[in-house]
Parts: sequence; structure tokens; C-alpha cells
Amino acid sequence: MSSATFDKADFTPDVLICVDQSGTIDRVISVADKDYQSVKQAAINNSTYIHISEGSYLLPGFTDLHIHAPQWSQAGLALDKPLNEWLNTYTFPLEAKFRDLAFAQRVYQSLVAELLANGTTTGLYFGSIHTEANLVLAKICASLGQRAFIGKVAMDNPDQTPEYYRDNDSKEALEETEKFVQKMIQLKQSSQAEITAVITPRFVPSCSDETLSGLGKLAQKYDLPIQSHCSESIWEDQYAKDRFNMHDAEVLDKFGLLTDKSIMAHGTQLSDSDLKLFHNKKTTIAHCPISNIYFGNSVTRVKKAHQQQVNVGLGTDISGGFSPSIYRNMQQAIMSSQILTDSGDRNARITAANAFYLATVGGAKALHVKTGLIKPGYQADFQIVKDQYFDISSNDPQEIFERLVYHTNKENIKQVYVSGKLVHSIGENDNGK
Ligand SMILES: O=c1[nH]c(=O)c2nc[nH]c2[nH]1
Repeated sequence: MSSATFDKADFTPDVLICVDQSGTIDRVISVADKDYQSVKQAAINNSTYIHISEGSYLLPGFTDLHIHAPQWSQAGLALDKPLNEWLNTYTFPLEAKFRDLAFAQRVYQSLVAELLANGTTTGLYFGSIHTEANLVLAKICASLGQRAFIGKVAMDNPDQTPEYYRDNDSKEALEETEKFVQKMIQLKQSSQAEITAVITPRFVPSCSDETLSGLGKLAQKYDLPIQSHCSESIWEDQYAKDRFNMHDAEVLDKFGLLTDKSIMAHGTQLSDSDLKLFHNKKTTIAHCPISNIYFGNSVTRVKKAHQQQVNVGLGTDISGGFSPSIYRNMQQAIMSSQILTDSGDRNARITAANAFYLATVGGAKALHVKTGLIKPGYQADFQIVKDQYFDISSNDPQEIFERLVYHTNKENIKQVYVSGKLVHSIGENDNGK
């Protein structure tokens, strides 16, 4: 199953999906094609054939567009305060601990394994301010086989960050960011892993003007993705207006931080004109529907953004969001859009097919990776998912699809592949049958 369009998921039974040595989908052969049997037999003979049994389905892996890696041990805790109090009370003290690399190793190993087990084959991560701990995360993603985009968090504004957890000044924020970028380039070359550095101003309140501007220039110099938060709560939206007399999105743009490689989390407060700016800049929104319930003060207008041709993907926002599962976030995205509809935005409701598109195609477009679809030329990022209600429910393809969106949990995700490589497995494939 994969997205045909924003509104429709495709279901293709009885196909052979051929993956080449580099982990790219080479051909998708239908049972009606004349070489179906011979290609299948050749794969059985050389032991590369994997059969997906009745009641299980092959789906593209998911992209999680917003993960705060150092907050993993806090997931499901401490969600009782508004954003700025939450940051100062719980989150900055926790992130400050990542100067301890042994602690970073333990937490990051657990997080990346958990995300893979939940079907997330590509992750876009905020690290902490610590260059070395962020490299620990990169090495773990490389060794566990997840495609990863990772940012050293830059935050130097003494008015909005505590002394114990900030870059000392703009010079340090920019130098450490550049050092991280260069070390990631070296690590990518030596490991051949799919890892990329991301320019990461935490958000406008945390950063001085010099840092915002310097980071915009670094993104341009190295042609890198950018991630931050934008208009994520009433407080944060108002902060930009008070400091710059501009919308948050306009501030980010002024500093060169809205590009076609930018992914801005949340956007609950984005106005129509902000969406127009996102469209013009080809910037993506990382929609984090669980987190928005706690911090967003509103529901992100996904349907409106889509209508204004703004790309949208999904994020768990660990730990503003408590769940590492993109399935759980697809469900919440649909439920939250119903609340928006009930509040008077009549066209706001999104469907299961829409949510699945965000989790697959939307995320892949944001990061300019060829994943999210099961088509020749795309990376073989797959999850094999068992429909736990196959025996007792309708087996109409559309209903199977909706059931998978609503009921899949990590126990049902049997195998996960990134670029054709098995990165997670529970249970057996019935190879050769
Ligand atoms: O959900 C969020 N989590 C964070 O860590 C953060 N920092 C700034 N803004 C944020 N929002």
C-alpha cells in the first residue's frame, strides 16, 4: 500500500517488488506481467525472495519530521505546564545532562531502536547544544541503519535561556554548529551512512539576531536543511511580534531561514499570509498533533496549508508529544482536524489517506529524499505490517487500509527495512513459499 495522491491510498495485490543492490526499487512486476513467474523463481533460487503472508502488508517506512532526541527519557512525563514554563522547568535541565556522553549513548540507543520498531525509517532530530553528544546520536543512527537528519541546537539568547544550558555567545553557537556540520560530513564519508547535518536555531526566542543571521548563512554555505519551530503557541507567536514587530515566519525569512529545505514545526498560529510565505519559499510544516494538544493553543490548519500548496509532514515531537509512533500521530491528526471542523472551519477535516500521505510523501518531500512511495527509483524503505483483525473484519482494501492506520502498534510491525537493509525484525518471514 502507498499513497496514490493526497486523497487516495493505493492497494496493489500480487506484485513482485524488486530491489537492487544499492537498496533502490528497481521494478514492480504485476502478476499479469509475463516474466512474473521467472523473476520470482530466480529470487527463490538465490534466496533473495521474501514472501509477505496473507493478512500482512508492505507499506513505505515513515518519516518523523520532528524529534527532540534528548527528551526521550521524558516522553509521557511533565506535560502539565505551558511551553515556556515546560522548557525552563523540565526540558532545559534534562537536555543539559547530555554533556555526559555515556548518558547520551544510553538514551539515544533506546530512542533510535524504538523509532525503527515503530516503522520510522527516516528521522529529523533536534539534538542538544553539545556537539559531541550529537555525534553520538549520528553514530547510533548509522549503526542501527536509520536515515537521519540531525541538528546541533543553537540557543544563545540570555533573556530566554538559562546560564547552565546555552551557547555562551553567538560566536560559540556558530562555530560549534560549523564544527558539527564538518564532523557530520566526515562521518558520512567514513561510514557511508545516510546521515545529514541540519542547521537548527531552537526557535526565535532562544536566539540572538547574530545567531539567526549566521545560521541562515551557514545553511546557504553548506546547502543544508534547516529546522526550527514557528508560530507554535500564542506565547511564542506573540514573542516575535513584540521583539521584531513582525510575524514569526517573517522573522525566520528575514534571517534566510525559510528555504525549500526548511522544516518548521507546529505552525498552529500561522496566518493566511504566513502560509503564503511558506508556499513562496517552499518551506514545509512539521505537523505534531499530539504535542499541539498540550502546547499549541490551537489545531494546525493542515487542509488549508495543503490547499495553499504548502508541504506538510508529521512529527512526533518527542517529548512535547508523548508517543514515538507516527501511527499514533496520524490518528491524532485526523481527530484534531475534526475538532477544527467542529469549531467552524468547515473544510478542515482530514482523512486517513491524507494523514498517511503526510507521514510518507509529505515527510520525504520535506527532506528531498526518494522515499515514501513504492515505485521504481525510490529507496526500499519498507515496513511489513500485520493486520491484527484480518480474520474477523471486512477485507475490502480501503477498510484494511483504514484499519492499519487506526490499529497498528509496534507489535504488529514485523519487519522494517531502510534502503533494502533489514533494520528491525520480530518474527519470521515465510521466505521461499
Ligand atoms: O515542543 C517543543 N519542544 C521544544 O523542545 C521546544 N523548544 C522550543 N520550542 C519547543 N517546542
